[in-house]
Amino acid sequence: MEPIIQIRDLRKFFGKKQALYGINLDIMPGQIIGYIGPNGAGKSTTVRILAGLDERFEGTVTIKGIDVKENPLAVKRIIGYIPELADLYDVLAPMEFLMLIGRLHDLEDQQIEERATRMLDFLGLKDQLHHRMDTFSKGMRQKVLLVSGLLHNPEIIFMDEPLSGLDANAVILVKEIILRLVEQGKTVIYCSHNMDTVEKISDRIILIAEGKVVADGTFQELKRNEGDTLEKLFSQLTGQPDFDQLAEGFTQTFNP
Ligand SMILES: Nc1ncnc2c1ncn2[C@@H]1O[C@H](COP(=O)(O)OP(=O)(O)OP(=O)(O)O)[C@@H](O)[C@H]1O
Repeated sequence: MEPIIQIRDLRKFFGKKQALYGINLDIMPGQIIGYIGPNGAGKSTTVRILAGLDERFEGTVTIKGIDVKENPLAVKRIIGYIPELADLYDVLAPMEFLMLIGRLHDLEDQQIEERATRMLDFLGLKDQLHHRMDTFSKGMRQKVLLVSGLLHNPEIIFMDEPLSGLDANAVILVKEIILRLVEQGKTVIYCSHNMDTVEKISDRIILIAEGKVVADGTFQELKRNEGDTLEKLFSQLTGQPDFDQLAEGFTQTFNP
């Protein structure tokens, strides 16, 4: 089987600051990949590049054989991108916003309306379809973002913290949705800080730190001892700070 995503020697600079130091990855179709790493490791930077949103990088990235740098538009047609936070055009209602997104993907209005209504209904937003989103909570916005990334039924889905802001029930539902999308043959790469979720639902876990891949495999392959959790492994692999000492130092700020 051919990889659906190939990343070769991916380097990214923001001015003089280097964010990615030569990432090499082959992603096979139909997998769910948990892409994890400390704050500032380079997860969002990688995902934005994969989604065709940032062409200023070194190296080669191909999605289904399409070079992301040469043909970002073709890539955008087959991928869905769910960003962590986005400007949702607050003055619009979900249906208006999704109509805009759907048309960008050349979907027919009727299809957009049917899909959006159905998906938002299942996410519990049926009564808010036509309400302006500036009144929405964080979780409600996240649900609309999720629908906007999936509306055109993409084969490959990139999600940056898809569970952020969701309540406990919505987390269960969205995790279940992600698993089913993968069962349908889609490929999902998602960034998360929720180690529990990543451990449970990923076929493969890629851990990056300071712009480099430091671990890559199934959870079974990565764990060193029976009883290890991904949270523990994460701490071990990204430097084991003394949390006690850090917390003590932090709180001593108020009584020197
Ligand atoms: N637009 C930008 N301009 C300058 N530096 C940037 C920019 N975007 C990201 N960076 C830097 O690139 C590095 C990687 O950032 P990135 O957002 O990819 O990290 P991340 O792994 O997604 O972090 P987090 O878990 O906090 O979301 C960081 O050092 C960050 O400061």
